Amino acid sequence: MHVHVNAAVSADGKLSTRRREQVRISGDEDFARVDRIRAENDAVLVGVGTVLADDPSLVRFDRDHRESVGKSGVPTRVVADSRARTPPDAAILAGDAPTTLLVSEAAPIDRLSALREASVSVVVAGTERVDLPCALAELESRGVADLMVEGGGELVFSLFADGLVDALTLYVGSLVLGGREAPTIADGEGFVERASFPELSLDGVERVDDGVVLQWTVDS
Ligand SMILES: NC(=O)C1=CN([C@@H]2O[C@H](COP(=O)(O)OP(=O)(O)OC[C@H]3O[C@@H](n4cnc5c(N)ncnc54)[C@H](OP(=O)(O)O)[C@@H]3O)[C@@H](O)[C@H]2O)C=CC1
Ligand SMILES: Nc1nc(O)c(N)c(N[C@@H]2O[C@H](COP(=O)(O)O)[C@@H](O)[C@H]2O)n1
Repeated sequence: MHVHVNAAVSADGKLSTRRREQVRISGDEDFARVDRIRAENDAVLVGVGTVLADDPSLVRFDRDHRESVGKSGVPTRVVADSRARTPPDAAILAGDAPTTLLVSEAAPIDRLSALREASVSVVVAGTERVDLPCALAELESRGVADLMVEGGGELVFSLFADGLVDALTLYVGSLVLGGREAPTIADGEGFVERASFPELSLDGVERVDDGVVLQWTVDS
């Protein structure tokens, strides 16, 4: 499976403010670029923190671009949600696009039953928290060869820690959000030892809207 993380950060590296409300960092041209990346992928993954903060629908993608890259259907929406906290009325569960929840064995049965009634597919991986290597292997067995990840910082840190990220693209917008509690692209515990820092190779730098798109491949 190829895993591509894409996000928008402020000039000081924040995904949002300390209030963790959705902030529009990208401009129109960058959102069009995001729609093309969605079109290139079989599924789009977010953490439940992003679902609770942003209530994303993740249905928009560039249909012409999808056809041109030879993909059919629509990208599946995926949430890493150990305890099935996704609200039943969340936008990510609405509409025709399929949604898969990655949960752990700690997810309450009644919440899973309610979500399954809403036609959500469920992957159980891990005891307390979603075991990402296991969950992504199951997604792959269900036909997800190309996975886009749209955040947030807790989930992306875990994906890096598990060595699961192949490519990282960031739109860096021309604004400063500040705040030591504000989320960044890789939060979690953080890496400490040099040997554990994921190393990246810079593949591209492009001015887009009033910001810059940086593209990296993750060194193996
Ligand atoms: N500017 C941008 O491009 C974007 C900005 N954002 C912003 O980011 C913020 C949300 O980010 P954040 O709070 O970090 O939330 P995340 O979206 O990263 O979700 C984190 C949650 O995912 C669940 N999870 C399940 N399995 C794992 C695992 N193995 N490792 C880590 N987490 C796991 C955890 O909840 P549990 O234990 O219950 O499973 C965890 O609390 C919001 O402010 C949002 O607006 C988000 C996306 C893009
Ligand atoms: N690329 C990008 N730029 C921004 O400025 C953003 N705030 C985000 N946020 C992500 O987009 C999701 C919302 O998508 P839909 O409106 O549902 O299509 C949001 O949940 C973040 O993952 N992204």
